[in-house]
Amino acid sequence: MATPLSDERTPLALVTDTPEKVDPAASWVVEKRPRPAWMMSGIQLRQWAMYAKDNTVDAVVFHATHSPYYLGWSLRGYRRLCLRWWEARHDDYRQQIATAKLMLRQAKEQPRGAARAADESKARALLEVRRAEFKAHKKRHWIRTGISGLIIVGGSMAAFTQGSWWMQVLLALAVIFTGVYFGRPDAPTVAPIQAPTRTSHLGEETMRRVLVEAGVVPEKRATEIRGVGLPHTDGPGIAYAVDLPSGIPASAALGKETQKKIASALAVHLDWIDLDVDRSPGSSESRLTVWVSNGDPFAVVRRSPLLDHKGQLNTFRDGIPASFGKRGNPIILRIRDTSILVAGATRRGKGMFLANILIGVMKDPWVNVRIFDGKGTAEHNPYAPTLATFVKRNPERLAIITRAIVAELDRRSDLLDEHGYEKIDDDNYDEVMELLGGREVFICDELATYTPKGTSPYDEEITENLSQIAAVGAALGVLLISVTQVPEVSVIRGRLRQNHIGRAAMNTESGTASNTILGDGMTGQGYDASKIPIDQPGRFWLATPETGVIEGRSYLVTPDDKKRVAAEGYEIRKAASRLPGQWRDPIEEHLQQVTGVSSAAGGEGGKGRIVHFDFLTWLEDLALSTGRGNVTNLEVFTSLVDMSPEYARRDGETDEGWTARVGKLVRDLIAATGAELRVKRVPVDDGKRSQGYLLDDVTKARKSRK
Ligand SMILES: Nc1ncnc2c1ncn2[C@@H]1O[C@H](COP(=O)(O)OP(=O)(O)OP(=O)(O)O)[C@@H](O)[C@H]1O
Repeated sequence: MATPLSDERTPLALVTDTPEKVDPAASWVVEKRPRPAWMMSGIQLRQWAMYAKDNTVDAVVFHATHSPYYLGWSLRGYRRLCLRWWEARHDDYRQQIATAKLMLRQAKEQPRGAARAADESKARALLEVRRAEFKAHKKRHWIRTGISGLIIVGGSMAAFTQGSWWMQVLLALAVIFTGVYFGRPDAPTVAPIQAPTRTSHLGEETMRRVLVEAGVVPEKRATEIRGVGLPHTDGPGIAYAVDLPSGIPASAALGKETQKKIASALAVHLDWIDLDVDRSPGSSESRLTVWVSNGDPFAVVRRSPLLDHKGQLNTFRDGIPASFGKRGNPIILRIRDTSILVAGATRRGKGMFLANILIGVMKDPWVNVRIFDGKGTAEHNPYAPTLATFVKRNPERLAIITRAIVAELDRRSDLLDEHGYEKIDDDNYDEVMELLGGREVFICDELATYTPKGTSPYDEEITENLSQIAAVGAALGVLLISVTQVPEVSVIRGRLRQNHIGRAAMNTESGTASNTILGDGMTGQGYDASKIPIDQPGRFWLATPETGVIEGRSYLVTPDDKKRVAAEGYEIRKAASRLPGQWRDPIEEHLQQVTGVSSAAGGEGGKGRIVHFDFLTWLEDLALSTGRGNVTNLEVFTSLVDMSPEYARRDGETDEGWTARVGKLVRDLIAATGAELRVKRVPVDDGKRSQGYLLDDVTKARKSRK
C-alpha cells in the first residue's frame, strides 16, 4: 500500500547542501582530451608544409647561386686528389734518395784512401737500394691506380652510355660533388652562428659603459659604439667585437694603462682579458675584439699537442706549437730565422720551454741538434742518441765548436752563393737542405757557465762567437737558443742579447732582470716578467718579430713524454739516415780532429761527459808501458779500440782497410796537436822492426806542442 505523501520523510543525508542540478540532456558530454604535443593541428601542419616548401626553395636558390663556388671547389677537389696521388707516388723515397746522394757527395769530398772508398761504396749501395725500392713502389702504385681507375672510369662510362638521361644527370652530379667534397674549404665559409652564452655579461651596453669609463670613447659618443655579432665562447672565455665611433681607432684601447682600466671596468684581472684590433678580412681599424675569461687562463696545465702527433715534422714550414696563449690557442714558434734567448729565475720553466722545442725538432730529420748543457743535469739525456753534439759543462769544447760553427756559416754562405740561392725558403727547401746538410739548432743551456768574465779562458771568445752566430746564423739555417737563469748584463752582454731577436722571459726576480731579457723600458710598458705569478711555472712573456710581445705558458712535457718522443725521433732519423754517424758532420769532425774525442750522441757513455783526451800524453804513456822505448802502430791501434768503438774494425773491413783507416785517424790526432811526430821503423822483439813511434820523439813532440 502506498504511503500518504504527507508522511514522506526527507531521506537521511550526510551533507546538508542540496546536490547541484544536472541538465539531463547534457550529462553525456565529457571534456576533450588535449592533443599530444607531438601532433600538429591542421593549421600547424599547413604552416609546416609552407615553411618546408619555402625553405626548400631558399635552399635551392642559395645552392644554385653558389654553384659557381661549388664548381670552383670541385676543381680544387680534383686538384687535391691529383696532389694526393702524386704524394703517394713519391712517399718519402725522394727524401731517402736525396740523403743517400748527400752521403755519396760527402764521401767523395773525403781525401783519397780506403776510408773514402769504403764510404763511397756504402753510399752507392744505399743509393741503388733506395732507387730500386722507389722503382718497385712506383710500379705498385701504378698497378693500384690502373685497377681502381679501370673500375671507376669503366663503370661510369658504361652507366653513362647505357643508362637513361636521369642516370647521366646523376652521374654528372656525382662527379661534381665528389670534387666538391674533397675541395671544400678547410674552415667553414659561413661562420657557424654563435650562440650567446648565459654567463656573458659582455654586450653592447656593457662595452659602451666600459669604453667610456676607460676613457677610450667620450661619453657623448657612447651610443655610436656598435656591437658586432653576438658574444660567444672562445676557449676558456667569451669573445665579442665592437665597432668604435668613426675617427677612434681600436688601437686606442690597447695601451697597457687603458687595458687595466677596461679590466677594472669589467671587474676582472688584466690577465683575464685580451683586446686587439680585428685583423680579419673585411674588418676595419675601428673594430675592437674583446675577450674576457671567467678565470685565470694560465692557471691550467696543458699537454703538448705534439705528444699525440705521429711521424715526421717539417719545423721550418710548420713551426712548433710550443706553448699556449690566453685563449688556449697554440703559440707557434717558427724554427726558421729567430734566435731565441730564454731566461728567468731558477725553476721557472726554462727547461720546459726548451723541452717543447726539442720534442718538435726531434721529429724533423733535417735539424741537427747540438746541446751544450752548462748545468750538467740529466735533463737532456733522453735525446742524446739523436743529438749531433751533446756536451755537458765544457767551456773549452764550447769555444771550439763556436769557432767551427762560425766557420760553418762561411761555408754555408759560400755554398748558397755558388748555387745561386738567395736564402732558404719553402720553394727551395729540399734542395738547399741537401746542399747544406740540414739546419742547425744550437742550444747553449746555461750561459752563466760560459759567458761571465773569468769563468774560463774562453769567456770572451764564446760571447763573441755566440753573438755572431745569433746575428748571422738564422739566415743560413743555424739557429741559436740560449738559456740562462741569471738574466744579468754580465751573463748576457749587450751585443749577445741584441742579436737574439726572439726573447722569452719566465718569472724573474726583479723588473731590471725582466728588462735585461725583453729590452730596456719594457716593464714601463707593462711587460714585466717579475710580475708573473710564481705558482705558474712555464709562464712567460714572449717577444718575437712574428708574435709581437705576448703572454703564454709552455705545454707540459713529462720525463716519460721526452723519452717516448726521443725514441720516435730516433726511428724517424734512422729511416732518413740522419742519425749521428749516418751522415758526414763537418762540425763533429772538426771537434774530433782538434780534441781527439767525439761528442756526437753525447760521446762515449752517451751522457755528454766528454773527457779531454790528450793524445800525445796518452801515446807517451803507452810507449813507456811497452818497456822498449817505443810503441808500434799495431799497439797504438789496438789500444785505441778499447777507447772508442770508432776505431774498431767494421763489418767486412779487411786488415789493410782497418789499418789504413785508423792510421789516418791517428795522423789526424797528431796533426790536431800541432806538433811534429813521424812514424819510424822501431825495434821490436827478436831484432825485428816495425812501424811505430820512438818514446823520445813522442816526449819531444809533447813538449814542443803549441
Ligand atoms: N708549463 C708548465 N706546466 C706545468 N708545470 C711546469 C711548466 N713549466 C715548468 N713546470 C714545472 O716547473 C718545474 C721547473 O721547471 P723547469 O725545470 O723547466 O725550470 P727551469 O727554469 O729550467 O729550472 P732550472 O733553473 O733548474 O733550470 C718543473 O717541476 C716543471 O714540471
